[in-house]
Amino acid sequence: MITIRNLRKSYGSNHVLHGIDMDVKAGEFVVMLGLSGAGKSTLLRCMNGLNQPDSGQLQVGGIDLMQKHSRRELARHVAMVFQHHNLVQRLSVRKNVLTGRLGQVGTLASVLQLFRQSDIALADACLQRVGLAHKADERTEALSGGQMQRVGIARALAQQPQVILADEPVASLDPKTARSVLQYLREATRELGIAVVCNLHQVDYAKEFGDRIVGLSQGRMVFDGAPELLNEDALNAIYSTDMPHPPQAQAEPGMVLTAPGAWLPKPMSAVATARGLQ
Ligand SMILES: Nc1ncnc2c1ncn2[C@@H]1O[C@H](COP(=O)(O)OP(=O)(O)OP(=O)(O)O)[C@@H](O)[C@H]1O
Repeated sequence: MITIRNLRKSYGSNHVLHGIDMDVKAGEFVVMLGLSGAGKSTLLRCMNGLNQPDSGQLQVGGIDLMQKHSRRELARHVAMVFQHHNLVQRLSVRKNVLTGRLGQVGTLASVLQLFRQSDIALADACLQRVGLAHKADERTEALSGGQMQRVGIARALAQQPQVILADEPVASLDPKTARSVLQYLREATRELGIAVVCNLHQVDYAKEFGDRIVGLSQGRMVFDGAPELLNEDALNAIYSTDMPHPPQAQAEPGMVLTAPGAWLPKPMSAVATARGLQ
């Protein structure tokens, strides 16, 4: 679903991504961790077509983002869940979810917001998935923050995407609500076989909800493995504020990352995840 090779991105002289390699499969829930400024949002924005990488390879949902592509085409494959959900407060909950269909209907229907009965049924099914079918006709502004974020997830699901990218989707929620939102996101994407990359700042949630954790530090991947492999050394590597990491060797499938830049053949006993710290 997502293939990234040697991806680099700078803002002027600020080199933010230093050659990222990553693959994400259908149905996989990948949590990305890292200090503020590590490059997580930049990487997500590259995957969403909002940032143009400088070099490397980047394919998301079958679209080659290094080549010219239309936003409309991308919206058919990739959906985004935002920290502040970006809902239209005065619209009903259902209408907000239906905006997820705008990329799939014709231009005129999109301008006039004319939706087919099948789109309305899909929006209601997506609301059902996040436990909010009973709120479909309510004005969005009447919902709680957690409910709004679940509407944001329903809107993303209504796009019927192959990939969902979530940038700190629970940053402004209390722990109980945050867990429930992540639970809904994980269940829905698992059942529908959607690949998810989710930026989080909470290590606990990453371990609880991630199928796999990717750690970025200063624009380099310093950890890629199963949640149970995220030990103290790994956390130190991810959250280190030391001098820049040395250039890394490229990762190969079946290798484990034992320290920043050190990929070794994976022992047979290793947890059956592609890569991880031992
Ligand atoms: N549009 C931009 N223009 C210039 N520099 C940018 C832009 N967006 C991000 N940066 C810089 O890129 C670096 C990485 O930022 P990014 O937002 O990707 O980090 P992050 O890991 O997502 O941080 P956070 O967890 O705080 O969101 C920072 O040095 C930031 O200042």
